[in-house]
Amino acid sequence: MPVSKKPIANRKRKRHMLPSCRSCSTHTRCLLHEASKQQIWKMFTTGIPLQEKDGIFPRHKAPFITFVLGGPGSGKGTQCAKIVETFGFNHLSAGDLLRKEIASNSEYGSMILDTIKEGKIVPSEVTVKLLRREMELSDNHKFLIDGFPRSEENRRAFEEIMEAEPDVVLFFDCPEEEMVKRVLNRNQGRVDDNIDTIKKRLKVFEALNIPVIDHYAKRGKLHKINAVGSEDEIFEQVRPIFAAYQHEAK
Ligand SMILES: Nc1ncnc2c1ncn2[C@@H]1O[C@H](COP(=O)(O)OP(=O)(O)O)[C@@H](O)[C@H]1O
Ligand SMILES: O=c1ccn([C@@H]2O[C@H](COP(=O)(O)OP(=O)(O)O)[C@@H](O)[C@H]2O)c(=O)[nH]1
Ligand SMILES: [Mg+2]
Repeated sequence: MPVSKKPIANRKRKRHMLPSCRSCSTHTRCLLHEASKQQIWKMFTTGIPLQEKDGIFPRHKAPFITFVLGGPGSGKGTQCAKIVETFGFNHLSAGDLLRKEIASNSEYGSMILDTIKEGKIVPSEVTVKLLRREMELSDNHKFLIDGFPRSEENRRAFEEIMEAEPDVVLFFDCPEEEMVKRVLNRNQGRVDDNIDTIKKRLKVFEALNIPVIDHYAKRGKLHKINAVGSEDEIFEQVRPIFAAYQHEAK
């Protein structure tokens, strides 16, 4: 059954129930409040539900985290939409969260824009903060984290700050020629969908993202998918991975 992000009204209600943030100047009732964070992640890692007295809405399930990796244009976003539809995950695209920061004129906006145009990687603390906020707001404990981590530094930052590791890592393996073709035809008006940026992004992918993929291969968490073929053909390789985990991820 499809699970989309929950209604805005529901988000606001939940945000309102959280304690005010003492360390953040941007939100009066910020989810990144240290005590809340520790409580949430203690519960996530121990599986022990929080009590009303803990100051945040009680949750009952440990997170099930999937990292979705692959070069630019390999089809990560496209396949994530299918996974959401079939298996009911909350899809968190790191790139989309960063683009939202640019659009909302946040303090990091211009730095993020410059970094994306150059095909480089935004500092880990910024991206992890955005992901953490979405995860804390989510009523759904099954997360598809799309396009992150993009470097070993990203990976370590996530694991340290969140005190969590992915359960599953997908790698969409696609030849460069095909990725370039797809990105140049993507037609979403993205500042990075041009030949100069894509060339830089492919170099960054090779140098920084492949080591992350190797790390998870060594840890037995990696599922390598041949990303050439029709969207449906590719999804038929993805489906059994989640079907096998369905009981665990429920
Ligand atoms: N299997 C496929 N075959 C051909 N084109 C595809 C396929 N999967 C996705 N695309 C197209 O390629 C482009 C990049 O896909 P996207 O899902 O945005 O990739 P990524 O998130 O990895 O950059 C999009 O225009 C998408 O419609
Ligand atoms: O964790 C992330 C995810 C994305 N980006 C930046 O955002 C761009 C676009 O990422 P996205 O995942 O949207 O691109 P895709 O691979 O889907 O084309 C990347 O090239 C990076 O500059 C980043 O710095 N860190
Ligand atoms: Mg994408």
